[in-house]
Amino acid sequence: MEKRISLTQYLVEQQRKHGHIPGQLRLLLEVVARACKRIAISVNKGALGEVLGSAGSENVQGEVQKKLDIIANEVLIEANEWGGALAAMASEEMDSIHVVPNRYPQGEYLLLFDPLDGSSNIDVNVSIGTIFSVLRKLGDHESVTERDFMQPGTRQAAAGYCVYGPQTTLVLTVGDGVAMFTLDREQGSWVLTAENVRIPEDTKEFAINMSNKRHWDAPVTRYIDECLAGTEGPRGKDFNMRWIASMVADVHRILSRGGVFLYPWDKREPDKPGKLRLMYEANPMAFLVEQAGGAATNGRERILDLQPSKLHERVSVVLGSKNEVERVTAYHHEAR
Ligand SMILES: O=P(O)(O)OC[C@H]1O[C@](O)(COP(=O)(O)O)[C@@H](O)[C@@H]1O
Ligand SMILES: [Mg+2]
Ligand SMILES: [Mg+2]
Repeated sequence: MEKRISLTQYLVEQQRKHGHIPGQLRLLLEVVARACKRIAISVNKGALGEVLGSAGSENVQGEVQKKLDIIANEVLIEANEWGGALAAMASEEMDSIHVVPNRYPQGEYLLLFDPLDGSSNIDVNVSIGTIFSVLRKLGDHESVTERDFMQPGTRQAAAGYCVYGPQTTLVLTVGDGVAMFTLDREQGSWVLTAENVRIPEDTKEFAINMSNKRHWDAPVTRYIDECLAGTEGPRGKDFNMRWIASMVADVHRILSRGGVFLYPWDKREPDKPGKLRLMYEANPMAFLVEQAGGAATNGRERILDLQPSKLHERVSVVLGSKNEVERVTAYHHEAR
């Protein structure tokens, strides 16, 4: 039988090779992975547990919270606050940051997460996930504030997601490529199942919510119309379309077989730069996608270079196969 490599073995080995995973970061990633295992157990309970349906509350962004949004958020906070690796956390489901209480040891990292991505898919048994991003607390001041989180995505020490689908898969980068771990449900352990993940530079598959077509900006319409024109159009090839409506699952497909994902700005809410969140969704996914040889922009600029100005900041997202992302970005520049 082939030797199975666990998450811990992988992290220790990577530290030996590249030196990017000091002890505190390894501990933090292991704790996040353990929390994802607990969230997976709740997800798998479905109608047998008190996990489906609405919680009857709204988050700071005015979105209705599902029971699992709240459960996943609590699991992540509880698992991480006493571990000693963190100074503070921020979540899509919390109004402001959660500073590690001073009864626990303080660490040097900041953790950001979308505890449950794809909330609209929970009740219909379609893949959902958890997305996370890790920053370093800069400076040696003691009290952490929201300002400490205002770092561009290039500063991420690690990022990843866990997809709760037919398989439970944890996908991780610490800046040395992308690795995937599959949860062995019988053993309760994460097993390395893919290393040095690469996204093909070209693709014939796009992901966008087509129902918003009439609200798009001209460069997005141009790009999608050209894809839809297929072999008779300027691209000279037929495209396929997928839209799962869980960013985690759509990005997982792109990391697995290529493709391009777009959630662009649109005219429904013209004052918002986009629907997706920069700190909890776009930055970690952009880091993973770039580490796998893909690209990620907001249509004009590289996502990882964007300087955030607030915790719950929104952004347009175009990510995936490099040549397609470059094409969409070029169309935006040409339209200027
Ligand atoms: O219904 P839409 O607008 O297509 O939304 C799908 C998008 O919304 C999201 O579900 C937002 O995530 P949350 O469930 O964390 O709010 C993304 O995962 C996904 O890409
Ligand atoms: Mg989300
Ligand atoms: Mg969410």
